[in-house]
Amino acid sequence: MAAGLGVEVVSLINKLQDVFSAVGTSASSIDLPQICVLGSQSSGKSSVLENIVGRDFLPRGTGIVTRRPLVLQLINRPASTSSALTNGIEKGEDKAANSDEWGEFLHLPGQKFYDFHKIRDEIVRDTEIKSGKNAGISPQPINLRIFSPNVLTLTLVDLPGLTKVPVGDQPRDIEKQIRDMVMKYIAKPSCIILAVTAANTDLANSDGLKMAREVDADGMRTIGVLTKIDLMDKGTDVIDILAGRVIPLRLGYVPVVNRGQRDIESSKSIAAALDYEREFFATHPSYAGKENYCGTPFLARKLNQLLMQHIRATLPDIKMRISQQLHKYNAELQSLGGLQADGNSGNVVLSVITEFTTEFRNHIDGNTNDLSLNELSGGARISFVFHELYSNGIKSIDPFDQFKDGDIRTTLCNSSGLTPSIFVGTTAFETIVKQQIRRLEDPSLKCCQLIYDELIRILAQLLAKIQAFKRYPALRERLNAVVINFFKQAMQPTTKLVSDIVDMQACYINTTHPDFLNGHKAMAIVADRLNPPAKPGQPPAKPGTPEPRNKYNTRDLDVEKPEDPGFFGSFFNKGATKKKPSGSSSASTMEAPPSVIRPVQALSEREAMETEVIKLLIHSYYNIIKREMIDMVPKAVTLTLIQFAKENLQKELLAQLYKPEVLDGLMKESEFVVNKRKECIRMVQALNKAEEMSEGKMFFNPIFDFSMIHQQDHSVT
Ligand SMILES: Nc1nc2c(ncn2[C@@H]2O[C@H](COP(=O)(O)OP(=O)(O)OP(=O)(O)O)[C@@H](O)[C@H]2O)c(=O)[nH]1
Repeated sequence: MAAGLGVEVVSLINKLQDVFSAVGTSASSIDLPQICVLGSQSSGKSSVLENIVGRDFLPRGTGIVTRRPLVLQLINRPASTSSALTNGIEKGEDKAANSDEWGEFLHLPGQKFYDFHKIRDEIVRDTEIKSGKNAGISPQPINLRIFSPNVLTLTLVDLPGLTKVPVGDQPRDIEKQIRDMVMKYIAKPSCIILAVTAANTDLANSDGLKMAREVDADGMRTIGVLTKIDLMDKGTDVIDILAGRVIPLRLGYVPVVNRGQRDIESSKSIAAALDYEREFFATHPSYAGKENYCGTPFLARKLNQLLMQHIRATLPDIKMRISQQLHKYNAELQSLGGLQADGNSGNVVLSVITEFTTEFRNHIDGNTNDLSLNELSGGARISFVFHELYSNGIKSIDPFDQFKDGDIRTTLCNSSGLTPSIFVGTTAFETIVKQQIRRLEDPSLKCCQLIYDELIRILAQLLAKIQAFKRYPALRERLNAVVINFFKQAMQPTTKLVSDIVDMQACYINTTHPDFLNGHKAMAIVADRLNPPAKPGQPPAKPGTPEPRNKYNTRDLDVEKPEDPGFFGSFFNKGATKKKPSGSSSASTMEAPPSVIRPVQALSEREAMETEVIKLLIHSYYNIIKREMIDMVPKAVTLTLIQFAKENLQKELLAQLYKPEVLDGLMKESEFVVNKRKECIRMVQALNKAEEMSEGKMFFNPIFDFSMIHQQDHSVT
């Protein structure tokens, strides 16, 4: 079996792995195929790995030794002719420096470790840095590459051993912590699971196999490794397990014999251990004749082939994901302004101002291309404020909701002053109408405020939408402040204008307005209402003629009827009239008027009519004013606020932002953006490299010959 079979494919994956490790965890959405070693503590995982590598290099000790995932890339590299025969393993000298075999850590680029004991020391050292001196664990992997003519090209991940009981100052939940970490690796479909179980323990209780089954129920990617075959009781063997009669695994089991504790203590070399292993299987009554399918070398070859097969199957998918990621990061990089950190700051500010003001106008005019289907935006919202909120707000004001008919009578009376009125008072009408017009100011000013809020809302949308603001937070802040201030400034003439419109309406009551109901018509309508014409036995009231002012109109002005309460008497309850001071019987005794004179309850017929006429006139006039306000206020707000902003915002922004002394300050990129760009650039470079590599390799490699795995797989069973 050629050691280099599939080397190219596996080494491609190794290179990709390096590329992605170098850029950090964000590339983790691309899972590369690898073999993970899984098993209980002391089941022999490290021993198996060391045997595969052929070197002692893993930390040893009691308790939990493997505390971080170790990503171990084995790279087969032909020996240079001069040193090929002085191979360390051949000589049984693990300590000997050998120019053909060395290790490299990803975290120590360029540093070659020829002494494998130093590799072990570095693993211990870096583990202590990353996961502390005590027995804590860390999910951050150590990446180690081993170049050697004596290894098969493979990628293995050594994971912390599964444990049940915390020891020393290990956290209480150590079992769960380890489980979770291991799970992360083996759950990926791209992972081949090497489930290690000591043969002198019950297979049914194997923690490794149990966990493997959780993520790979069909056993499609789990290989069983049975260690400590040499420690089994005489007369027992693992033939039943190998034959798949205990817990069947599709990819089968491989039995191995590693060095025992005593061998390690006596510094038995791995080469010697491998010799012993070969001998063991060749001479064991149960395995003799099948020794080619037992032991570490067979396991290594099998793993290599499996990994290769696996990689071939997943490579198209990996390629696809690489190009997807590349696309994503390229787009993100573009949004951050591309590779270059800084352009001409003046140009950037100019183009941001132009973009902002153009977008602002577009939002108001509805020319934006991100029009929402399910809510109003920009100009449409402003229109809603004008034509729904404001219009309805104005329409809903009822001029008579605040005072009763009796109040109108009081006003009528008050407005006549000294001379009791003869006809329905113009003054009273004007007084009431003016009062009511004042009431329109509040909703009109509220309307200005609502439009202001809408403009601020558009501002916020644009700040979030325009990419450059993410990059230049200072520019964003400054522009935000300038625009808000601009709107605030524009609010002053706006509210002034709107208040003026209300003042205009209130200062002159135009009773000649063509839509205004004239007094005669109003009286006629009221007369009709009060004296419906069609009543039999009664002469119909003449249309157009006011109802006779009974008590007043009909009476002779000179004749004072004693019972007649007089003008005031008809309106007010003088109250005190009934309470005559005791001892006073003379009618001529004048009483002082009460401090408060209030109207009596019921309205006389004439009062009722006058009130009705006034109300009718007020209604008519007020409706005209409301219509005018609904029409005028939006025009005013548009003129001084909206249109004004559309026309002058750009000028203001240029004046405030486009000046040499502030430009550089505005162009300070956020740290987030700087880091994000760095990450994007790294990712794009890595992915480009990965894409290049995978393109090349895919093309050159012939289809894998599956028959080789098959031949070996079933020969033991
Ligand atoms: N006799 C014999 N002893 C073995 C075999 N495999 C492992 N051992 C011994 O079992 C003990 C544990 O082996 P390790 O390889 O350290 O086990 P591990 O699973 O890596 O242990 P952790 O990293 O602590 O989880 C050591 O003393 C080994 O010498 C074997 O096949 N035969």
